[in-house]
Amino acid sequence: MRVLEVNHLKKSFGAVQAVKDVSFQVEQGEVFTIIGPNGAGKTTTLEMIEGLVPPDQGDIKFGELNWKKNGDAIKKKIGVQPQLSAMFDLLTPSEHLQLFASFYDKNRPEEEILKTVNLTEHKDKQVRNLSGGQRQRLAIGLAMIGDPEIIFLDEPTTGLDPQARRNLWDIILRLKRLDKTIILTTHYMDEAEQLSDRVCIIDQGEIVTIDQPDALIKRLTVEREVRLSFLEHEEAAINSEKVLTELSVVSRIDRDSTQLKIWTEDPEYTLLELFNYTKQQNYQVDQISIREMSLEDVFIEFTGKEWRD
Ligand SMILES: Nc1ncnc2c1ncn2[C@@H]1O[C@H](COP(=O)(O)OP(=O)(O)OP(=O)(O)O)[C@@H](O)[C@H]1O
Repeated sequence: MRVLEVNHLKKSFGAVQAVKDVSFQVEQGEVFTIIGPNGAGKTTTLEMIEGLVPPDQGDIKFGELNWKKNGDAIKKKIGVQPQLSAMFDLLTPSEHLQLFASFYDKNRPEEEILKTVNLTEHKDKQVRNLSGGQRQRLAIGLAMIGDPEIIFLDEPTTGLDPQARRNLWDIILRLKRLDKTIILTTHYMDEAEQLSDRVCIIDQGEIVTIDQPDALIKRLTVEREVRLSFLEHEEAAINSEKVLTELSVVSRIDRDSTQLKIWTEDPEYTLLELFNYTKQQNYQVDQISIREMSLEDVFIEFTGKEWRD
């Protein structure tokens, strides 16, 4: 079931066209991730959908509901992770949850949320004494308290250490299991790859592509990179390189001393041919790996830009 439809959204701030023409649809239960470099227009897109920033053009529909006619009904359907500055240093997680719960007609139980975001042990600590990761988890808890159908998380893991990021990933997957729809922005490619049902790459206010992470990666993986090294001196690598050059599936080989990097359309056939040869010659292959393509490769391919966190 389609829960959100965004059509031809546009937004400028003075001369800056933050969002040029953005359209997409999100289905119930999806983790839909918007990725893009700094200033790509992710936050502006999210804030228009959340009703915080009015679009210059375009429309936003939550099923049959739109912001002009059904603002109150939409507010009950969505949960927005508050900026950390919207929290009160002297209140505890438990008190925050009770305060935010009072804004909604229906709530999820406080204990369940504390458990989901791993804050049960810290529920009575003042927020000023919580770590960055604990505060981020509380922000997600606050986005859940009104039992929304759709949860918006704007860069929830930025600035967290790897362990805290992974804890947040678990929480996002737990929300998905509750059949919540999650719309996420992130700077982290691995995060988008791990969590998303679909990824929307946005650059300079425009959508570059939208697809499942695997499908995006598959679109690129006509070729794979096989790496191997030999135990012997360079001769084994030099002679193997000559043999591999003859194979039509191999497009390029880089050699560095006893190491080879081979770009091939058919890694299995390439390795079989190579092993026939190395066995004949009694060369000892030391290490082999086949490099998997990542969403980062996809990003570079589509935008022509290097990815940077
Ligand atoms: N209130 C504003 N006034 C002026 N310019 C703005 C405003 N909000 C955003 N912009 C500009 O619009 C563009 C898009 O910004 P936005 O914050 O949506 O990007 P983003 O993809 O979320 O970036 P980041 O990853 O750095 O948060 C940027 O050039 C930004 O400077």
